[in-house]
Amino acid sequence: MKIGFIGCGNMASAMIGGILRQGIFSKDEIIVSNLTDEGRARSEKTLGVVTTLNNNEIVRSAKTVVLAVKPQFYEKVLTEVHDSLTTEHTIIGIAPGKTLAWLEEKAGLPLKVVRFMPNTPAQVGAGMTAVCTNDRVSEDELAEILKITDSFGCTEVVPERLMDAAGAVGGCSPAYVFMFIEAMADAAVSQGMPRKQAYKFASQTVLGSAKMVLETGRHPGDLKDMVCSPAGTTIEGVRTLEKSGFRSAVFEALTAAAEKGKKL
Ligand SMILES: NC(=O)c1ccc[n+]([C@@H]2O[C@H](COP(=O)([O-])OP(=O)(O)OC[C@H]3O[C@@H](n4cnc5c(N)ncnc54)[C@H](OP(=O)(O)O)[C@@H]3O)[C@@H](O)[C@H]2O)c1
Ligand code: PRO
Repeated sequence: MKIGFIGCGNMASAMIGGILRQGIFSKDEIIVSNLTDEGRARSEKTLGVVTTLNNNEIVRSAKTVVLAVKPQFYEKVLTEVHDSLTTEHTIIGIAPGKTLAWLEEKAGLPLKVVRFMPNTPAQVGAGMTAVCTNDRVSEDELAEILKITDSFGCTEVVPERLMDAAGAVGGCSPAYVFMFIEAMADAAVSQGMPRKQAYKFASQTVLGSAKMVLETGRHPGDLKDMVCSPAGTTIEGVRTLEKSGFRSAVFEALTAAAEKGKKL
């Protein structure tokens, strides 16, 4: 086994989807655990990787182990696998708030520790992942780790102090973008557009706008101004968004998410 995942829900499945698509590891080089028989059957059916209900089997089979359970279960899981861990292992935490130092302390031995903050667009190869590591991870080992995260999207190596910010703007934000798309589509439906077509307009518009920011390098405000014709339709929408506190609502949402991450 090349890599193991303790817990295989939404986020692990999304990452594994990207890893398999890019051929970084094959199905028989990936082992995952679930808590329940139902979860295990789902992992087997949807991913086709090796599965188990035994977390120690993951740690005994793979030297790189991703902790993909909810943050509340991290301590329990690390205690459970403690006797199987060695200094040869690299453990990768993907939960907000579980710091490199915390992970090493709970693992109970000096080992390589990495944090990822991925997001669910990894499932379609368009993820955005923040990565940081402890001092035991060499440059060469980091390069190998980045091959994994690059397989399901883009990666930025960040200092650990930015992981909560990355969690908000990367990890959590797909939820807010999906809410935005849903709201845009609802408005188009209320104007008479069929629902399916409305989702296509809304999502392709978000995708295209994001692509413009990434590919032109122009300031988002500048790109916004390009859309607003004098005395036109767009600027009326901008006026009502500002009146409704749109920017402030987004600012507050990401701040709340980052602050919550610090407490977990
Ligand atoms: N979802 C996101 O967008 C996202 C983004 C960035 C980071 N994260 C982080 O990723 C982690 C997982 O989140 P998620 O959204 O993927 O959660 P999820 O869908 O609820 O998946 C959790 C998985 O953990 C398994 N599990 C629970 N207890 C276990 C145990 N003791 N041993 C083995 N497996 C166990 C569950 O098994 P069953 O399938 O059998 O129930 C399930 O597969 C969290 O720490 C979260 O903060 C999530
Ligand atoms: N989803 C996880 C949460 O809601 C972590 C970032 C995105 O806590």
